Parts: sequence; C-alpha cells; structure tokens
Amino acid sequence: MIELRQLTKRYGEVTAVDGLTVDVRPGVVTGFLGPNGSGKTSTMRMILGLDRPTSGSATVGGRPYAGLPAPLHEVGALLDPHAVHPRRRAADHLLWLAQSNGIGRRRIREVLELVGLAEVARRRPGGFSLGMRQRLGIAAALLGDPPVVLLDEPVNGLDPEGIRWIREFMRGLAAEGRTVLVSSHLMSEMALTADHLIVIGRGRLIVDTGLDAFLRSRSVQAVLVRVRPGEDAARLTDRLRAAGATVRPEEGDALTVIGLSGAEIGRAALTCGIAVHELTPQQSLEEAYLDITRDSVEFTAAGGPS
Ligand SMILES: Nc1ncnc2c1ncn2[C@@H]1O[C@H](COP(=O)(O)OP(=O)(O)OP(=O)(O)O)[C@@H](O)[C@H]1O
Repeated sequence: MIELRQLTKRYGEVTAVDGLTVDVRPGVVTGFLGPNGSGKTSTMRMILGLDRPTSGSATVGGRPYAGLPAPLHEVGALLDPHAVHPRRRAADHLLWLAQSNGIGRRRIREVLELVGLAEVARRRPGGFSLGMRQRLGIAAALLGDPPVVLLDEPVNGLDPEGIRWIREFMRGLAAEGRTVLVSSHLMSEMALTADHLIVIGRGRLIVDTGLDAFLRSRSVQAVLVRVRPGEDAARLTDRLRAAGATVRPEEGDALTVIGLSGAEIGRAALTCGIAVHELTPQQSLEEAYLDITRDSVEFTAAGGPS
C-alpha cells in the first residue's frame, strides 16, 4: 500500500504536486492519470525517495522510502527505460543491481525469464528495441520480488504487441496481490488496464475512484458524424451548436458531437436537407477524461474549435 498525505512539491514558483492525499491499494492496477505536466512523475519520484516533498508525506507500507530497510524488496520501479548502460550485458546490468542489494544470482535468471528476455541475457542493451528495454527495466524492478511496483508511462512508444504484453504483465502482478501504480496521460490505455483511477490536474486530485464507477458517473455522450465536407459540414455544425451541442472537427471530414443523441443529430440533418454518411456512437471515456481535466491542461491550443 502506498499512502500519500497532503503531498506537496514546489520547484521555485511551480507547484508540481499540491496537497495530494490518496491511498494506492494492493491487488489492483491503479492508473495514475493526468495531462502532461500535471505532477505524475514528481509524485512517483517522491514515493521513491528521489525527491523530497516540500510538505506532506509519501509512504510505502507505512514508511517513507528512505526508512525502508531493504528498498528493492519493498518497491520496484520503472521510471526511464533508457537508464541502462548500453554496453553492459543485460544479465550484468541486473547482477550489478542485485549484488548491491544482497540478491543472489538465481533471481536474475528468474526475472529474465519472467519478462521473456532469458535468451538475450548475454546481449548488450545498446541494440535492444524500446520494448526490450522496457522489459529489462521491469526485470530490474522485480529483482527484489517487491509487493509494490511503480511504472511511469510504460507503454510510451511501444508497438501494439509490446503494449499488450505490458498490460497483461501488470494485471498479472496485481492478481498476485501486489500494489501496481502505473502512470499515463492516455485514458484509453488506462481503460484497458486499470481497475482503479487516480486523476490529477495541476498537481491536485481530481478523481479517485474505481474504473467502473468512473464510467457510470462520467459517461459523456459523443457521436461521430460524417457528412459531405465543406458546406454541409459547416451548416450542420452551426445547426448542432445552436441546439446546444459541442462540435469538434476531427481528422478527415468527420465531426465529433457531444450533447445530442444520434437520433437528434439525424433529425437536425434531415431538417437541413443534409445527407448523413455516418453516425456512430463513440466510446465516451476519452471525452469524460478531457472534460474533467480541461481546466488543468498546462498548454491549450488557442482559438481551437469549441
Ligand atoms: N526538477 C524540476 N524543476 C523545475 N520544475 C519541475 C521539475 N520537475 C518537474 N517540474 C515541473 O513540475 C510540473 C509537473 O511535472 P511532472 O513531470 O511531475 O508532470 P507529469 O505529469 O509527469 O508530466 P508528463 O506527463 O509530461 O511527464 C511541470 O510544470 C514541470 O515543468
């Protein structure tokens, strides 16, 4: 269990983390979400004792990281997959970490097998793909068989196969009863991985809830609409906005419409004499997430569509 109590971090004028109080529980994957710059990495660094809170506390199993007698056996973390020596063989990278923490050689073989890198144990990570580096980072995090695992944006830049592997691996760790905290700025990714969500914006807690409850309470109606681009799209946009909908142009010639049902949009198009080519209800999760974090995005594009 990770406990944050009024956790606060200031860097000069910037308040990166602002009075964060949450518990991260064992046995589930907790998604730690927030727009870029919302304070996720700063929070994780404080949990790991890499940064000192300005005020408040972060504890793991009731103790601050610095007070843990055998940290690698208590918390494992993947912060930066590039933080490996490119010329030190994969197994030697782990051996170096293991030896400085009193962990035997046998465990190195075990963790390499766990992450599917046993066959490349003698290779140098300099030639590894990003996915392989992520796996090596996870192997390092698991060396001490810790009950708490932290992963900072682990799927960034991975291909679909790598993403699926990490997703299933995290779920497996949680199923073993571990506390798994994984940060991301993508709601869609967390919807597939997390059981519980902690959402922050500008360092403050916005949501701390189960994924199912989030979906039930925040579901936003969004419909993808395709009509002839140009005049039809412009006229329909005006008409729907006049009816109170939010209309956002998408890539290509589509519109995302929020606030009206498919039937209402269809009727509006009919009264304008516009042919509708597509009308598809959208998964509303990303919309719900954008909605709750809108006020806390660090940089928003000026003059964007409403
Ligand atoms: N060492 C530092 N010195 C000064 N400001 C910092 C430092 N580290 C983070 N910040 C600032 O604190 C805020 C939170 O940053 P942080 O990296 O924790 O956010 P994040 O949610 O992890 O973002 P991202 O998704 O972009 O990685 C940002 O405004 C950032 O610029």
